[in-house]
Amino acid sequence: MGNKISAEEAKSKRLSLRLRRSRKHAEQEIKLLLLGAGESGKSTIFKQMRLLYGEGYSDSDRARLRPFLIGNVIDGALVALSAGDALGIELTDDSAKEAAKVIRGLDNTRSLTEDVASAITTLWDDEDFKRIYKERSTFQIQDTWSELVEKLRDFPEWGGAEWVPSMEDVILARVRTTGVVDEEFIVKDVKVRMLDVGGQRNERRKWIHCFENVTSVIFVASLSEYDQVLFEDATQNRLKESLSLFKETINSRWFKSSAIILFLNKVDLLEEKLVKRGIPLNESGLFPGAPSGKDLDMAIEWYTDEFEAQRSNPRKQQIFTHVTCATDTEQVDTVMRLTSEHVLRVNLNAANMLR
Ligand SMILES: Nc1nc2c(ncn2[C@@H]2O[C@H](COP(=O)(O)OP(=O)(O)OP(=O)(O)O)[C@@H](O)[C@H]2O)c(=O)[nH]1
Ligand SMILES: [Mg+2]
Repeated sequence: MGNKISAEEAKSKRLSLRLRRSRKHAEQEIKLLLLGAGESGKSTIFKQMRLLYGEGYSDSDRARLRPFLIGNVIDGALVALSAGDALGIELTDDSAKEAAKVIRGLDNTRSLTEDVASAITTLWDDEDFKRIYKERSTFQIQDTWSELVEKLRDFPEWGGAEWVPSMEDVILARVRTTGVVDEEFIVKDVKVRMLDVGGQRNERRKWIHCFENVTSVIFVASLSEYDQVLFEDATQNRLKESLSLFKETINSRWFKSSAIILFLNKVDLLEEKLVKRGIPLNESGLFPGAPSGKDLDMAIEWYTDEFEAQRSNPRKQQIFTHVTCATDTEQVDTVMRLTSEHVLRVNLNAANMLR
């Protein structure tokens, strides 16, 4: 390769230089904290921020995600196969049975060979496996698994030894956050310090270390998990957990003077689940007040009301809500520009009131 650098690397270098220059000129500074339950999409927003307003992802940054993405595709296949056993759905086709044997027989190194890649795509195309996948709300498989498996059809260009993940792969990868990740970005001349935390229950005790001087909390809630249970507790519905976590967060003394932003995320998956697959909002039986139809706008309105109802002092607290698809870079760009403008305005008003 010599001294040649890729287009993505050159772009990343240019961005980094621009970032350093603009940091010097940024006049205002805000601290944004991403909170929300596990898998709601916090890190996906954070990755988009790094891509849009930060140092981006160099070839080596993206290459580091290879084992995670490979783990993602293999784990999904294993989880679905076990779910098939639990659900009593048998694979009847001989090539699917053979593929299942290959996946189940993987050792700890779990390398993505030609055989493994082809076994996963064989399963993905199998009719019985599709029946298992249809029941995916009842087991823990990552939302972007099917998109990654579609890419695997291009093995070895995707997933092989020479492969470097693309920016799209970076966004689709699922890496559970542990601890706190902290970075600075420049959005329209505003220095934004953003903190991303892990959302699963055992991660939340670390949150308090980030609470000092927060200008704004961005609470990320998934719109598509109304019929799913938590990864860490199979007795708890994901939406119930998200609502009670939101309640605890916005009514906490730490955020009395912080702007509260709510991202109702994964709208693409809500559309797929509610509108295309016709799974009603009250599928779990826990939300009898939810609209029963397939109307997307009505569903979003209901979600907004449910979250707003968690405020203990609605007259004093405004929530700024956005419907988002965190995997869509352009949409996150628009939403984040609006969000930082809003946060600055709220901050300015609060400062004026103190005068
Ligand atoms: N289709 C779709 N997938 C999304 C969206 N937002 C996030 N995802 C995917 O959902 C998975 C989980 O997202 P993360 O950003 O890792 O979730 P998180 O909130 O950081 O999770 P923790 O770190 O465990 O708290 C990833 O595979 C993302 O690619 C979305 O709007 N649409
Ligand atoms: Mg995360």
